[in-house]
Amino acid sequence: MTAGPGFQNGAAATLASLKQWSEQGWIRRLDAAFARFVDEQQIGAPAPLLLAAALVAHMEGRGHSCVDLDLLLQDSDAVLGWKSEAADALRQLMASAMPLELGVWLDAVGSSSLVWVERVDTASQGGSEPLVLSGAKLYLRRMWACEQRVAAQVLLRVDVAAACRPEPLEVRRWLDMLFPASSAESSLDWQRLACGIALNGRLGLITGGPGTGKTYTVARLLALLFAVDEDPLRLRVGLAAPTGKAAARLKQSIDSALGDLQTQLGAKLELQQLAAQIGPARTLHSLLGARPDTRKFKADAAHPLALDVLIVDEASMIHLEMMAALLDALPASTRLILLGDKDQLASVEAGAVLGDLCTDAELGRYLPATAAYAEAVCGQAIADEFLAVEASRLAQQTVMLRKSHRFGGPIGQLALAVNCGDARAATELLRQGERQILHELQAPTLAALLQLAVNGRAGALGGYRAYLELVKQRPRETGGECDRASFEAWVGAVLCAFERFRLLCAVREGLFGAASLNLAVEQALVEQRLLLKRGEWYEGRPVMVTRNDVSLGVFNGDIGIVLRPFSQASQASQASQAAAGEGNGVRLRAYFSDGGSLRSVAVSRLADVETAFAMTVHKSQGSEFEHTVLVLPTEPSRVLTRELVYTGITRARKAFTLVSGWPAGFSKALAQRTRRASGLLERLTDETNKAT
Ligand SMILES: Nc1ncnc2c1ncn2[C@@H]1O[C@H](COP(=O)(O)OP(=O)(O)OP(=O)(O)O)[C@@H](O)[C@H]1O
Repeated sequence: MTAGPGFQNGAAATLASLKQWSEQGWIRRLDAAFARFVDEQQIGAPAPLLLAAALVAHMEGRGHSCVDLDLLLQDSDAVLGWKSEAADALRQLMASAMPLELGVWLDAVGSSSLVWVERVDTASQGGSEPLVLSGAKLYLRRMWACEQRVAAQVLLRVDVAAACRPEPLEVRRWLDMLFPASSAESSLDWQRLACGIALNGRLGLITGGPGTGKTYTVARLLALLFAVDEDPLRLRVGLAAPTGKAAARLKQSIDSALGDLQTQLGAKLELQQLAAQIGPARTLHSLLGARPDTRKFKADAAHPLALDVLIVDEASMIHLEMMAALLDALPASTRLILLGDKDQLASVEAGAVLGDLCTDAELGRYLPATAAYAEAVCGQAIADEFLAVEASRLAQQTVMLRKSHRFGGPIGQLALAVNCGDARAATELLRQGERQILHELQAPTLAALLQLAVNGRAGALGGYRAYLELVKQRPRETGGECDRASFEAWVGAVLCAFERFRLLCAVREGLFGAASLNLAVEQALVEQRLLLKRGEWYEGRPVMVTRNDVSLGVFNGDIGIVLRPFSQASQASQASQAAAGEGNGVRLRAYFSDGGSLRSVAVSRLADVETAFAMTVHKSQGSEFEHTVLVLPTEPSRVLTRELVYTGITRARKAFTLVSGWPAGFSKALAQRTRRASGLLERLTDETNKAT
């Protein structure tokens, strides 16, 4: 339908409302500006189109790939989760200026020259329309194109018929050697199955909670790939992860697991020589070749990565656009293995790709052909409850690991209860569990929280005092190379000590938000004389990079500590430095751990950083701390979800403390799920893609 007069009158009211909403902070200025852009581009743009345009931009900013207009009409509160004042304003606008029937709304949007309507009967992708309507889902074209590319690439890679599969008996022989404990058992070893399945296509998805052995399994998969390859010395293997820290952890775990395997296998496979070919683990940005000031990478379909196998850890953090870029840059023949915990929070940016790809992974849904193949290579049958007569091809390439080898204890039990949404069991564990491991700071005051931040708590390692005491123990410098070595060892020890303890916040704003807690902790540490703060930059300041800077070699999420560099005399020079007015960071550098080595950047060159005593749970993904303190806000928030709490808890290695600023916050969070709007799953499970 064309824009009716009613809609045109509503257009002015809609633009006025959007302006007001952006001033109130309910939507971003960018969202209102996008609606204005649509209005400028199309004379007489109808109100439903303008509102839909603003909302699709708004939802993209909140991590959604699209907005489902059908769901929005049915229950705008559930889709947007706005606070009541904003939700009422939206309802009022919709009642006065919008059609309340889906068909009429879709017509108003779909008939616009700025909207490309996707149809199943044509492969055409339209032209330069900024918006795409697919069924009732409205996308920004960039998001839609990424989703299309990811779906197409995934379907190409799960095409088992096209995969080059090694001889099953040979695979079985090696799996028996790599998993000797389970080789004689009849019940299924999921780790063993994951290795077998990964060989069955060019995409393998291995998901599982913390400590379920994703890295342990993938190290065995690597050994298996080397073992069955005709020319293993030429096998090009890459390791990557979304953040530098996760990449370093992956490399360390794989090296250590391959070392253990070499002992286990002896002369049967020269693993050490083969492992040396693997090279360092890289961030995805570095692997793809990020270029300053552009979303494009050096590696792409025209300049593909020269790899036969790529293993990517912490895949839950990969957003839609990055996944599209990664898949574009991988030759069709490359075997891609994605590892991650599907139940963790998705990336900050739009998309929940791993969550979508691993939907229902707990059900298995293996088809008879997959079960037969698995039995041939693993020698173990998949139980009936995990079989299906009809399922997606993707499910055939997905394995969920189920047994935690690290978290058998209280932290694992707490994570499990949280993942099931069982607030009663989780609260009981926190209140009656092993005190040294699990603890809840009840009715917390800011003072009690700061005391915890500075000194930790009885029985559990932690508090920032420990690393700051170490900062004070800087080795004396006399000028030789030995001194440099001890300086670097000290910097490494300071970085390690800082990584042992962390405050993780659910939100940025408010009393218990990361921004104000950072200031409060900093102040408390100054009062305790653990910090000497003169201006923005001071020795011991922990910083987190908030934006990739390729030229400096620092990436979003990297954590460093500000210190005086080597060969700047210690105590005495600090005083003279201050006297010379150099206290505000003129000669300080931020030190970052880069796998086994150190990297430093002059603080004057670091523009996009923030203090990191308290960080958001989102930013903590891919990291673990011996003692993690999860701080929930003092009032309800839509970001307080089960996935956020689960992610926070699973960052803890030895001890976990919950600080819930609002008494019902914990149980309310467990009742609230993160649901990201996306069409990826439908594209992957569409009738035409079903395997039988
Ligand atoms: N089948 C197994 N037998 C013995 N030990 C195992 C087994 N699987 C895993 N482990 C051990 O359990 C610990 C956790 O394994 P791993 O680090 O591979 O888990 P993960 O899923 O990668 O953990 P996360 O990603 O949460 O760090 C390691 O010490 C590993 O050696």
